[in-house]
Amino acid sequence: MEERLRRTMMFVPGNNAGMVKDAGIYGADSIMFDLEDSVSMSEKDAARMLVYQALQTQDYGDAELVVRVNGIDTPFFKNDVFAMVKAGIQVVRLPKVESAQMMLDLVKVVEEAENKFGIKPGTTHVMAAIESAKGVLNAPEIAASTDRMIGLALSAEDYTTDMKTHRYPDGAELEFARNMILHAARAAGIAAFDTVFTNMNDVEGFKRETEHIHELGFDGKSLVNPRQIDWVNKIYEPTKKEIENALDVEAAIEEAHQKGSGVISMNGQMVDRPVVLRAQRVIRLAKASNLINEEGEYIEK
Ligand SMILES: CC(C)(COP(=O)(O)OP(=O)(O)OC[C@H]1O[C@@H](n2cnc3c(N)ncnc32)[C@H](O)[C@@H]1OP(=O)(O)O)[C@@H](O)C(=O)NCCC(=O)NCCSC(=O)C[C@@](O)(CC(=O)O)C(=O)O
Ligand SMILES: [Mg+2]
Repeated sequence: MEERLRRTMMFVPGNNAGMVKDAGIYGADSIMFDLEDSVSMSEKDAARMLVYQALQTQDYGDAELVVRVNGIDTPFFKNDVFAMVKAGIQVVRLPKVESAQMMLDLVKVVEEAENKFGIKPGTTHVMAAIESAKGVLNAPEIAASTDRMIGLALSAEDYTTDMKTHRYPDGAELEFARNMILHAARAAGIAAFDTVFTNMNDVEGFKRETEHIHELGFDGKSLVNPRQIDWVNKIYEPTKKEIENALDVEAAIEEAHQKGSGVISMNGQMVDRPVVLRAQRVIRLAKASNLINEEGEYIEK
């Protein structure tokens, strides 16, 4: 199955009816309805009901639908998971994950809910938000905890609090966590999401951070505002040279396969599996940015 692009995963406060209703119009790859920290204690039940209704009635197009449920140690957790699974959510994001056992506990409740509502077992995927030192150190086990896992996310607001620091413009305080999460995710074959950037006035800071995590190899970022979507997509957009090279690689490997080989030389450069996988990702990103037409050619913008 073709890997899903997840450049942008936008938080939508679950108690904000307007935002929940319109969340699909901005073009986020994944929409993440939030029942946790953007919702006050007194609004938890109302938010759950609002998101449940929206999932039944709104058309969110091709976006992946994710919900951040309340933590496993809260009185809201089980009701959140049951309601969201019943509504057909694609991914449950568990916050403040510190161990593989927490993911297994989540999966148990997801299984119960799938059974109860007649949903095919295994349909609902899960992901973990890593928000503490303990979570970072256990990231490899968390990433490999269940077949339902689609990704790990760094949650830098809670993480920096746990580390007795705060966010700095150069991001040095996040480097260890970013690298652990990224390696844990890659080793388990799942996605890695960088953290939210909450200063809406610092556009340059947001772009600098996104360029950095793009270079590191993150699939994308958690976002708090629709304005951030295009900025991320632009940074993840491959260049003309990268796209043309990827199309050449695709054609070259096709020719090699027809000759019964898995490797070929293209302009003096060896083209083998890793080169092909990178080219395929460039082509997926280019298609998502409308830079390749139906005939598979680069479109000049
Ligand atoms: C930041 C701000 C208040 C700015 O408001 P503003 O009013 O200035 O926004 P404007 O740009 O003017 O809005 C223009 C139009 O877009 C609409 N619109 C805006 N935002 C939208 C959105 N998110 N979804 C859909 N629609 C949206 C809006 O309704 C308007 O629509 P319209 O009136 O029709 O034109 C607003 O964005 C917002 O509330 N964001 C979500 C905050 C949130 O969810 N926080 C929790 C997650 S973090 C966390 O918990 C930490 C973490 O746990 C993270 C981790 O785990 O990763 C950790 O530890 O790190
Ligand atoms: Mg948090």
